[in-house]
Amino acid sequence: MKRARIIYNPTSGREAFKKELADVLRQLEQAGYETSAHATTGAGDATEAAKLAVERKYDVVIAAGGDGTINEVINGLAEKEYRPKLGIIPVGTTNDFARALSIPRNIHKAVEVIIDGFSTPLDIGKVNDEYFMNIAGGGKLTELTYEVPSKQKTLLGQLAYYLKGIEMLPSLKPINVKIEYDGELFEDDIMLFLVSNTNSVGGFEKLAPDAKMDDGVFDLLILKKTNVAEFIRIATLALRGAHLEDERIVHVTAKHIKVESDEKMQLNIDGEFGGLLPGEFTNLYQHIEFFVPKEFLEKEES
Ligand SMILES: Nc1ncnc2c1ncn2[C@@H]1O[C@H](COP(=O)(O)OP(=O)(O)OP(=O)(O)O)[C@@H](O)[C@H]1O
Repeated sequence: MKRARIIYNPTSGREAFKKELADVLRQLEQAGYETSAHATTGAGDATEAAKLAVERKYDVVIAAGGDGTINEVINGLAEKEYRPKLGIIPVGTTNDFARALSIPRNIHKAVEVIIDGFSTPLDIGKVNDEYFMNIAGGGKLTELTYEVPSKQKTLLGQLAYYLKGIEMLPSLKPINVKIEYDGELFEDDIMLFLVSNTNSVGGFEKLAPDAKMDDGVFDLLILKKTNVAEFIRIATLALRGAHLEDERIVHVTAKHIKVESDEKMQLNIDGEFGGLLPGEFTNLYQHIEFFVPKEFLEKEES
């Protein structure tokens, strides 16, 4: 019999998972998984719970929560030699990663994906000592995601990000950076840079339209110095994925990226504050095996 460990955030989203826990345990038991569950107690606890699940040699770890919880669980698994397969039950406010994997929002359908057993190894990003699955970056505008209080995030959802973004536009300042990527060098004044592992982030569905999650490289997007009007124009283009041709955008793929600046710049890692520059990014090729719907595998192949 296989053993599964659920790590769930009881405060995530609308506390939807707690009510379904007993049914989820039954569903997994019936499918042949001996299952236990850990409710997280606060920031960082999902990482510790995931480390413990590795030590206890669980076959499968299931992260139930939003992107924050999944990120924490990945941080517990990624540095280990033995890494259990990871299932996802998306019950957060933002579920960018689950959406990128086509995992259904319905809790029991998401559990079915794990039971069906199709899985695929995906790349994980590492920046300094932290891991990420979606995106990391820096620049004034990327700071907005964690400046939105989480209460407001829950109430207003994505809208909060945009409102905060507009409010911050006047304070946008270019920063001079030096970016080394796979032996190449870029040095210029920029508004922001993004290191992406997936193609849809924070409402931008086509930020890096061709980004693949299992090719061992990041999509590096740099927005060079602009004025506010140009910034809005390019952001509008980005909403429909038409920004890559713009002369102010630099778009390359790279496995290893190093970003430095003489000025202070905060890093954002999967939507949370991630310390200050310098940042050294490494793509860990197909590092964690995720349960995904069969349709996701078929789509990736075509
Ligand atoms: N018991 C808890 N009480 C308060 N906060 C918690 C608890 N357990 C975990 N957390 C914190 O809540 C953060 C956010 O959780 P999570 O991502 O699951 O849900 P969310 O806030 O609903 O959605 P999202 O982060 O996708 O917007 C986690 O990164 C974690 O640090």
